[in-house]
Amino acid sequence: MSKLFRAVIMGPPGSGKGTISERIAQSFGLQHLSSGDFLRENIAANTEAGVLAKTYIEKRLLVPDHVMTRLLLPRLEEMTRHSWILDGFPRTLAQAEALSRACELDVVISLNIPLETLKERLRHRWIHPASGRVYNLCFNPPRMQGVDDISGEPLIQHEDDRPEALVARLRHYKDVAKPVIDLYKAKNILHTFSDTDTDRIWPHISSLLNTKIRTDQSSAQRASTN
Ligand SMILES: Nc1ncnc2c1ncn2[C@H]1C[C@H](O)[C@@H](COP(=O)(O)OP(=O)(O)OP(=O)(O)O)O1
Ligand SMILES: Nc1nc2c(ncn2[C@@H]2O[C@H](COP(=O)(O)OP(=O)(O)O)[C@@H](O)[C@H]2O)c(=O)[nH]1
Repeated sequence: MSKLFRAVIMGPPGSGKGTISERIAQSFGLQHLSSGDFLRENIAANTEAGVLAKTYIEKRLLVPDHVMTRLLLPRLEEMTRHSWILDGFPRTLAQAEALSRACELDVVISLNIPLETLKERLRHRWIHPASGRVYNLCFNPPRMQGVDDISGEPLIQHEDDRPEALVARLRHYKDVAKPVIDLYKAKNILHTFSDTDTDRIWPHISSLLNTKIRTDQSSAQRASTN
């Protein structure tokens, strides 16, 4: 049996975590687990944690660490037969430490995108709020303007995707993410990608995962034949 592969993707708002995770899921068969999607599912299902998380999300605040870890870690523990890429978790050092206790990561991808690019992308980001599906009027426009391709429901823009809000969000991201990035650097699993275009970053991520996944699988095979 091939070894399971565990990856995390990190980056500021608009850096392309969702977009790249989807490509990884399609190209490498990893499950894309998004903390935002998972929270939205819990809110829609009115679970206890969903009701609690909603009060924070409505105020555009981070959900407290103990709520996030209680929600997410059991879900990861269920995924014993799947390789996955985790997007949106961990956001804080406490979350990263809880994740380290639950499983061993193979790769952490960190996206480092210039501020002007983030501003431009988020200005054009449209979201289907119920599913979290994301569009961009230039990069991946919906088939019909203002309408979700799958449900036919209207798309919205987030207040805090406005360029004026981005600088504060970015500062907050950097403060909170720095110790997480340092932790993964120290573990030697951090891979940082810097560019203005997802299409230019993608070949590098793809070749990294090709190498890592193939190497892991052949060592797992060697171990099983020894
Ligand atoms: N790991 C987490 N810890 C705490 N709160 C979280 C976490 N992940 C998501 N949330 C909360 C905060 C967000 O307001 C909300 C939606 O998350 P998400 O869909 O990732 O959108 P976002 O707008 O925060 O991120 P981005 O702009 O990077 O896509 O859920
Ligand atoms: N113009 C442009 N838009 C992009 C590119 N990559 C992603 N996007 C769009 O930028 C926005 C932010 O990407 P998203 O994947 O949601 O980033 P996240 O916030 O890190 O998950 C979305 O509207 C994407 O469709 C790119 O290379 N060029």
